[in-house]
Amino acid sequence: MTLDVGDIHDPTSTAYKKARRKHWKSTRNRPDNVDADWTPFRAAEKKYKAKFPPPDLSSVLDLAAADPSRAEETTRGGWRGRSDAVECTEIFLHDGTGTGDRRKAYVFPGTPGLVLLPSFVPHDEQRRLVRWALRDHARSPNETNLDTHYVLPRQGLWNDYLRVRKGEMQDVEVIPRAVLQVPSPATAEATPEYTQTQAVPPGPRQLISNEPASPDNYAELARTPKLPAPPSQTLRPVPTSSLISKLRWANIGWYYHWGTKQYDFTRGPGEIAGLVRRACKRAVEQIPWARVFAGGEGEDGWGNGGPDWMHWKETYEPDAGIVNFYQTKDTLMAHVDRSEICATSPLVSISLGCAAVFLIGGRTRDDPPTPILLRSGDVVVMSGPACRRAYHGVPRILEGTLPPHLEGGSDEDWEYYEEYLRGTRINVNVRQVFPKGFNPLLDGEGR
Ligand SMILES: O=C(O)CCC(=O)C(=O)O
Ligand SMILES: [Fe+2]
Repeated sequence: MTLDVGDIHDPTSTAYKKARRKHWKSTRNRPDNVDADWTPFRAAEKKYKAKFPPPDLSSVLDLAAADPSRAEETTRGGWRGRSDAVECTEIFLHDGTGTGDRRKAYVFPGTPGLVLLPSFVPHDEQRRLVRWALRDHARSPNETNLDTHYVLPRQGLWNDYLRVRKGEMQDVEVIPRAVLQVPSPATAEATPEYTQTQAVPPGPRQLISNEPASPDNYAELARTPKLPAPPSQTLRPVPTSSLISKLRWANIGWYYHWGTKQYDFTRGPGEIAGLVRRACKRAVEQIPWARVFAGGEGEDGWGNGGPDWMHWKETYEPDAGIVNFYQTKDTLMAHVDRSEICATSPLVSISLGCAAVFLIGGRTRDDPPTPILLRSGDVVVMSGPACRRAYHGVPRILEGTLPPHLEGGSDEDWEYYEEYLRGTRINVNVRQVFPKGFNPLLDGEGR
């Protein structure tokens, strides 16, 4: 894996000139009014996605820019936002360490229920989470984007990749399912037919619209047939060492069915790793929820029992999610995560590796989004009815922004993790599908 980071901000650099050439080529025949019907969300995505000229981040909230202990991080790649770019309010987290250390978090008057916890995950825990994501989690029995199309090694693609890099194993080719005629794990369990859709080669997540889930339509959702996606017929065998860069996501907990954008509850709850569960619970326990909802986010949208944030300390229990692996060219389009039966419980999102521009708007793409620069160790919590139903996305991974604390050190094999991370952002995105006390087996009946 080689990476042409260069300095995209320096007009004399090769990286700058290459981006300019590509830009000229791709915009030569573009009509003048191409942006006429873009929604504000789309316009923001386009702005931050642009490779040339590199986007100006002066309207992007970058809280690391005000933190002297993160000074080195904010010089990486020449990408820096501003700590005063967006209106937000500082709040103090409950003391989690018993040392009297009161860490700061931020809430946003425009998006009630959104909480940003800069640098919440300590440096050593960031390393452990990266290792967990690649080595322990992105492998069977957990589903990844590659499983539909390839017969992956049982010991996990990353573990084979490490052995190849260390010269302990040949760089063998991973064979597409279609070549071997091997059904995907999901197919073997389900019906012999495939979904009546076109096979989609491994690539970005498909963002199709779906009906918001709720306790009222749970039974119907649970009954919807969820046929496995068909493997692509056109893929060729790929060496282990190149397939690793095609890893895009790995499922956590309840199995998510991308074809219907619904959870498939018939496949069991799946496990939540201890370190992920602990990190998420720590965030939810330390957030002073009365401060977050102090503006009084009305009674609307909370469901039958009204607002329940005052009980989250006891009732929050993560049970599903996804690990996203973004290469620097990847983006995640505007979307709403509305497949969870519980539409208000906190969604905890942990950023690792390279930094990104995260956009969060409102109920529709017509609401102009707030741009936030997320760096390794930052945690975003999306909670309550307004924020959990807000459009959000990731239009840009910022090249060359691996922070110094993820470089070097003597921990085993870290050089390979570091090399991969130079061009990657990992996002651990964890949700609670069921409200506490909702029994999927009993409560689905008779509704
Ligand atoms: O990568 C991120 O920060 C957000 C990911 C996300 O929105 C999702 O997985 O649904
Ligand atoms: Fe999302």
